[in-house]
Amino acid sequence: MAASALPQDISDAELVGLARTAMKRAHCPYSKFPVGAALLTESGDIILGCNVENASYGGTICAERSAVVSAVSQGHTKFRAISVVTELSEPASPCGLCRQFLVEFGDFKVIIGTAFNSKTLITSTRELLPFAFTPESLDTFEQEKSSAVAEISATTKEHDVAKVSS
Ligand SMILES: O=c1ccn([C@H]2C[C@H](O)[C@@H](CO)O2)c(=O)[nH]1
Repeated sequence: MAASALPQDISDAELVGLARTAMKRAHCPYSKFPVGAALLTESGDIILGCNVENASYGGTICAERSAVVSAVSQGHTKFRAISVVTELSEPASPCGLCRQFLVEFGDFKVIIGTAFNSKTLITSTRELLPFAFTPESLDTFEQEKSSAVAEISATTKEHDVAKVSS
């Protein structure tokens, strides 16, 4: 996907600004590593997400996934862009689980920024996860399964015809 301007009257910088707002809401008493995300939906809504940690540690949810979960819960499943920020001085890429979670909803723009400077890394969900396992993989499986079944039943019929006529 081309890293073009957002097809909406919101700039990359504005979306980064909203991710910074979300970052301030992070619940991260264990890592003390706040992360914020701002997800722009196809309809132009903006859904914020932050990391929410848990005393069990494993129950932690990242900012990107918390934004997606919130968006889907509100009825949004088509996205134009997501912005993610941390307090690091360089843009920090989403973790592997978040990449998988994002690519589930197709190829859309990812703007990775920082809390304290204007550095950004512009990429896309597909670019972040090459060779991704996606919903299309399962669709392909269903198609292959039904064509295999069709082939087997055609072969079985031919076989039955041959038996009867011999
Ligand atoms: O892509 C990522 C990677 C990490 N975190 C959070 C999870 C945890 O709360 C903290 C440290 O890993 O950062 C995110 O929110 N997004």
